[in-house]
Amino acid sequence: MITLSGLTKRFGSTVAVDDLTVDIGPGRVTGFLGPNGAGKSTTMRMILGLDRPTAGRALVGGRPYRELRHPLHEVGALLDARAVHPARSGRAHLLTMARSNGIPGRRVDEVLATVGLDARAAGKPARALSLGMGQRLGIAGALLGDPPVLMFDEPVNGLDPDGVRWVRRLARALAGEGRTVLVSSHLMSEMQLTADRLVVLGRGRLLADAPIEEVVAGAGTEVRVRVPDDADRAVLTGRLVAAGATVEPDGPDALTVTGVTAERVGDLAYERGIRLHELSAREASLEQAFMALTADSVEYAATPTGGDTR
Ligand SMILES: Nc1ncnc2c1ncn2[C@@H]1O[C@H](COP(=O)(O)OP(=O)(O)OP(=O)(O)O)[C@@H](O)[C@H]1O
Repeated sequence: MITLSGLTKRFGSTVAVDDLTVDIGPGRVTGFLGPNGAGKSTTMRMILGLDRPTAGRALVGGRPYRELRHPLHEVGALLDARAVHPARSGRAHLLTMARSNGIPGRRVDEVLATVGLDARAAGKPARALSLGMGQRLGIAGALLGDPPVLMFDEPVNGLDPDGVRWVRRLARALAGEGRTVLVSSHLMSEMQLTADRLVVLGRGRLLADAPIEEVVAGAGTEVRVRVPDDADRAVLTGRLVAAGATVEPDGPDALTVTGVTAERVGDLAYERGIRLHELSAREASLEQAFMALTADSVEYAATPTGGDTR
């Protein structure tokens, strides 16, 4: 269990993490989402005692990191896969970590096998490892102490599709063993497949802490309606807008409608005797839900540059 209460971090005038209160519980994968600069890495660094909170607390298993007697046995983390001495082999790196934490050397071979690094790859100097292999090595380090809490910051960065699936299965398996698993990622579709619950940050503040289905449902559904007749389509558009919906053209004869249910679209068409060729509702994607949630908190929004107004 990770417990954050009133967690705040300021760097000069930048508020990186702003009064964050959330519990990240065991037995599930919690996805940690937010636009660039939202404060995810800073939060993870505070959980690991690498950054000191300006205010509030970050606890692992009820205690601040620096009070943990055997930290590697309590929490494992992949933060920056490149944080390995470039000339040292992956195996030597893990052996050093193991020794300084009273972990037997054979555990190194176990975790290397778990992450799929063979003897040849594990014997290479870290600088010769591909990004994907570096990620695997970082994950091996996180698993070394067999901890009940795991945090992976962007673990699928640089992994090929097989590697991505592997991380997904690993995260799910670790959660299935009752561990607390916190995974940050920019890839919404990946989060949708991996996480049970989401914690979403924007400008350091908590925007959502809910099961993934709830976050997606919060973005509402989208209705697609095909109206073959041009005049009918214009009439229906007017009625939908009057009913509070947002309507966008979708191909030559279709509309995408948000803000009202499919039933309401059907009723409004029926009242005017408008012929429909399709009426379908689809749930918003996590991507859309994320965009809606974080619209006000992106650090650098793209703005029109003027000049070319086409
Ligand atoms: N050491 C530091 N000194 C000054 N500002 C910092 C420092 N570390 C982070 N920040 C700032 O704090 C804010 C949060 O950064 P953080 O890296 O935690 O966000 P993030 O959500 O992990 O972003 P990304 O997805 O881009 O990694 C940003 O505005 C960043 O510029």
